[in-house]
Amino acid sequence: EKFTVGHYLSARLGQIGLKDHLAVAGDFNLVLLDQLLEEGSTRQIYSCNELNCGYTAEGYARANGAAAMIVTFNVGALSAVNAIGSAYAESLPVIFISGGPNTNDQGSGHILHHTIGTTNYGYQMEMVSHVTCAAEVIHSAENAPAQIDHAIRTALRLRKPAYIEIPCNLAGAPCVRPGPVSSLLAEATPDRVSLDAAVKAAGEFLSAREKVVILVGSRVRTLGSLEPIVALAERVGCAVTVMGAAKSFFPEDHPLFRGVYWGEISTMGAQELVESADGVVCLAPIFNDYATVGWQSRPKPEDTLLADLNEVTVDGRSYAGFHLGAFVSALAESAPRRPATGQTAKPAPDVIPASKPDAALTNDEMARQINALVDGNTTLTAETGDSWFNAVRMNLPGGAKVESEMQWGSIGWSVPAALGGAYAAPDRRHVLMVGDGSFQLTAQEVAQMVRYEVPVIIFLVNNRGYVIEIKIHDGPYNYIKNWDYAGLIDAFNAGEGHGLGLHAHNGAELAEAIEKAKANTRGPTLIECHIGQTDCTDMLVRWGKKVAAANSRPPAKA
Ligand SMILES: Cc1ncc(Cn2nnc(CCOP(=O)(O)OP(=O)(O)O)c2C)c(N)n1
Repeated sequence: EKFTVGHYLSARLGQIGLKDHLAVAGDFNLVLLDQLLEEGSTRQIYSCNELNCGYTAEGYARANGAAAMIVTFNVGALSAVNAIGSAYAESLPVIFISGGPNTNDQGSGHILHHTIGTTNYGYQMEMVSHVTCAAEVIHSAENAPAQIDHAIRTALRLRKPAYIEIPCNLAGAPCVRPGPVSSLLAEATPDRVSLDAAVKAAGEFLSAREKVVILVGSRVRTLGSLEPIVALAERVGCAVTVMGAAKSFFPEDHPLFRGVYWGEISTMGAQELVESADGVVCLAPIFNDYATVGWQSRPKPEDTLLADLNEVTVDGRSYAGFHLGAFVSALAESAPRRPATGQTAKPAPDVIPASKPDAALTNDEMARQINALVDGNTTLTAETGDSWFNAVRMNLPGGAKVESEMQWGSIGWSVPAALGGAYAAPDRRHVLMVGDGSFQLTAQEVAQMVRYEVPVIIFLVNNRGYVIEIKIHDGPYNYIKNWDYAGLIDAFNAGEGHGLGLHAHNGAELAEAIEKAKANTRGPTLIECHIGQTDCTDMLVRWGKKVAAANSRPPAKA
């Protein structure tokens, strides 16, 4: 039977390992959606809006390695760009697909609906080219395979989103069938000369240092597995710390784990360890203003080996032409042993004491009970806000995963992202920690959790406002209209769903709500945690002051 451009795309998405793709319908993409349904390699899942569709794809890519989403031209795609920015910033290969105008209209002088009313429709591709690593507008069925393959291959290799625009009258056009997927999946072959030189230089760096520490950064996510990092750590035998954005990117039950390094809000003594080391092996970090606590804290460059995604810089020389994974694996084979010289035994992590069950619920009690819920099969999604710090200070069992978005930090991301992670990894427990402020941006995606019966356990932190912003810089703009967040679930159930909405005003109610959430396997459970507006982590208070100071630096003297 007829094989089409849309079938080609659909087959490729299945070949690269997607089980699902996300979509919001629009008249520029309906025929394309039909092709994906007909070819059937992946399940078609719908979102309430295109921003949430993009965030869902971003979350899916975290759990599955890659994701794909399909939206309509302009009115759909331009909403999704924020989420594609997140995928770019967080190094996630989301295949961002948009339906496009009929090929007969481009150049015809026709004005089309859903556009800004000009006769050149090329501006969407130009806009998204800034937040993607490849952007292809399909102009003919003959050239479609090469363009689709190029976009997907580039996204997978660079771990960045890529864009494909398919005109509405080409989606169903006859097309050749795809060849083996290996041409899309293969890593570029590493430049052995550079790789060997980098590994040799790294060995010399390590041999010459007395106190070595590994600092794991957030872009090690692109390795797809923690194994290479654990192997390197065990070979060298030194202490391992992680950055806040890399929480859970090294098993915390490992004997070499020594906490989160985040300047003065570090945990387990990691600040002293990193800042007194004379050799810090940094793995794909992002030393942005938030990570360095307002430019206060980062390892001294002269004592740093910086291993980034496609480049290693050590002892004043840079090496390129190989991916981080190749370097870490090669170094794990040959690195000299540098045991944790003079480093104390693994300190006992801080533990939050339990509140009295009938005492008014506190942030600490909430964090304590959530920590107890997180097991080795749990993915905890932590939204921008005090939820970051509640997640960072948790003590994680091996196998637990934390997903955060500390580079892009677009509030609302976490609700669809947690859902995306749950679509991709249905055999894991999915827990979401989100503040009331962020939740108001993407709340309706909880309805899709009801629709698809996805049992995400949502801790809605109702502290009556934008507390992270209040701690950075307060003003009337940080206060919001309160909602009955738990009550929303009845609206989303509409008499047939299995969502559950519960309130928790004290530790006993929270414990009871968590038991009910664990038992609710056919829908989301939203637990509205009522805590005081000034009740937040000490980490946020200290960090917020320093970040505010950095934001208010006067302009440099001309
Ligand atoms: C899309 C987007 N718009 C605005 C911001 C700035 N922002 N960052 N955090 C916030 C408030 C977060 O408030 P909540 O979610 O309630 O979190 P907490 O109260 O800190 O637990 C804002 C308004 C942002 N980070 N992303």
